Formats: sequence, structure tokens, C-alpha cells
Amino acid sequence: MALTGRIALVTGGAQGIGRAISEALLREGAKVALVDSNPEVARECRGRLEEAFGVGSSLFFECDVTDWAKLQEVFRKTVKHFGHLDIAINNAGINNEKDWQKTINVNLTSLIKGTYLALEHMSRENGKDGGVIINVSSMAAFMHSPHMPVYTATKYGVLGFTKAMAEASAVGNFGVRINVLCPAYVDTPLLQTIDEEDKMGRYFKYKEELRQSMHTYGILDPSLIADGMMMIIKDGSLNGAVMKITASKGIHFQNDEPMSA
Ligand SMILES: NC(=O)C1=CN([C@@H]2O[C@H](COP(=O)(O)OP(=O)(O)OC[C@H]3O[C@@H](n4cnc5c(N)ncnc54)[C@H](O)[C@@H]3O)[C@@H](O)[C@H]2O)C=CC1
Ligand SMILES: CCCCCC(=O)/C=C/[C@H]1[C@H](O)CC(=O)[C@@H]1C/C=C\CCCC(=O)O
Repeated sequence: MALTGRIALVTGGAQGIGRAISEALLREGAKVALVDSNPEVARECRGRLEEAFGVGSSLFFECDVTDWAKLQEVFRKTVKHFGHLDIAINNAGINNEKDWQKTINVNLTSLIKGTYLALEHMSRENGKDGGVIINVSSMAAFMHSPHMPVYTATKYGVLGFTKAMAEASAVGNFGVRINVLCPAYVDTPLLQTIDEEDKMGRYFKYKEELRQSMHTYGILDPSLIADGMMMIIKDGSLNGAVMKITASKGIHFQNDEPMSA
């Protein structure tokens, strides 16, 4: 997919991985709707992006993805403003083992809603022209952690949901490629949450073990995750792909065992 004039929507787009992919998309001539619940980071991000890529290249929506009505409105306004939607990246995510129900609501429930909204505006089922969806899981979906059990559960859920939706899209001829991306540790503010007792709750006492895990496995730059997302966006053959990104192997794919008869 060439990106000039393509329209992307990125949840959690104002910081970290979401900001990295938003900048990468803008550099390649796409237009981006950034959806984020944090007005401070969004304001700073907006200033930088408009300075670098011009006013009008991006839209900013202050929206908590758990607010269903607001999320619907954001998708609707994006399509109304730009005319169509080609790329949806469900990236917004948190780590909060204390308020674990919020973690499920943001990381999994709202990602499912974001996927369905993207299909509403992209699927041939609805007379649209197709597109690509990237859902962000984690290497925690392959190497579970006793320190973040609910975060881990949400990322397992994202992995399974996305693989199933990719098959549904193929069977249903949606014309939408649906793929999942599983990064290892990435150098973003999210990683700081392991030092916050109000986020780690009962698992705060394990923070040194988590630090050791980060030391063992390395911490990636957000730009590498953006590179992986770009690969998925540009490779029209990818549907149902499980992209892993680690310090040891870089960008690579999970090769699923064939389904047994
Ligand atoms: N940082 C890491 O080590 C890893 C992160 N991931 C995943 O990557 C995704 C992005 O994470 P990071 O960029 O690291 O986090 P981050 O905390 O740096 O950025 C997340 C952005 O999402 C926004 N956000 C959070 N909750 C929101 C909500 N309810 N509605 C709208 N926006 C919301 C935040 O305001 C922030 O701007 C998440 O799904 C995370 O689970 C996966 C593997 C590793
Ligand atoms: C603050 C939340 C961020 C969590 C990021 C993440 O994905 C963590 C994954 C670790 C999990 O919690 C326990 C692990 O062992 C995971 C280690 C991460 C990557 C392993 C890379 C292995 C490899 O390089 O082959």
C-alpha cells in the first residue's frame, strides 16, 4: 500500500509507540487522526507534528477509547473530514494491575470495539474499499509474567481475537487485512509503571525482577515498532500475521503450527 493520501487512525497516538507510527505515517505522506485521552501529551504532540508536517496533515481527538459513543464519533468525524479510512491501529493500552478491570476495558474491550468500528468504515461488507488493521498485543502473550497477570491476559486476548478476525475477514471477503504486533519491552512511559505501586498493586514487590527481565531481554526503541507496523501496512499479502519484535531477533513472524485435521 503506497501511503500518499492514505488515511490512518491511531489510538494512543500522542505518545510512545502510537506517536512513533503516527510520525512515520506522516513522513510517508499519509494523513493521521490521533486519538488520545491525555490532553497534555496530545497538545505537545500536535504542536510538533503540525510544525513538522503542516497544519491539516493530522487531526487530534481527545477521546478515552473506553467511551463507546465518543469512539464512534471519532471514527465518524475522521471519515467525514478526510473522506475515507484506510488504516486503523488499535494501539492504546495501559498497565494497571490495581485497577485491573480498567486494563481489560482499555487493552481488550476497547480494542475489540475499535476493530469493529474500523470494519464499519473499511469493510467491503459495508460497501467500503477495504484497508488494514493493526492490533497491538505484546510478547507477554508468548512469555507470560507473574508480575502482570491481567496485562498478560489482555494481550493473549488481543492475539487470539485478531487471528480469529483475520480469518473472518478472509472468509467474509471484507477486503480488510487484520494483523497483530507483539513487541517486547519498548522505551516508552508505559515501562515506568513498574515503579508505580498504584499501577502494580500487589505485584509492586516484584519490580526488581521485572527490571532484571528488561536487562536480560533489552529495551527497544519505539521507531523499530513503527518500522514493523510500516512493513505490515505496505505488504498487501499480510493478513493474520503475528509479528514479533525483540532485541534478540528483531522484526520476525510467529509461524503457527498448521491446524490439525
Ligand atoms: N512499552 C512497552 O514495553 C510495550 C508496549 N506494548 C503495547 O503498546 C501499546 C502502546 O504502549 P506504549 O506506547 O508503550 O504506551 P505509552 O503509555 O507510552 O502510550 C500510550 C498512549 O495511549 C494513551 N492512552 C492510554 N489509555 C488510553 C485510553 N483509555 N484512551 C485513549 N488513549 C489512551 C496514553 O495517553 C498514551 O498517549 C500498548 O497497547 C502497550 O500495551 C506492548 C509491548 C511492550
Ligand atoms: C509495563 C508493561 C510492558 C510489558 C511489555 C512486555 O511485553 C513484557 C513482556 C515480558 C513478560 O512480562 C514476561 C517476559 O518474559 C516478557 C519478556 C519480553 C520479551 C522476551 C523477548 C525474548 C527474546 O528476545 O527472544
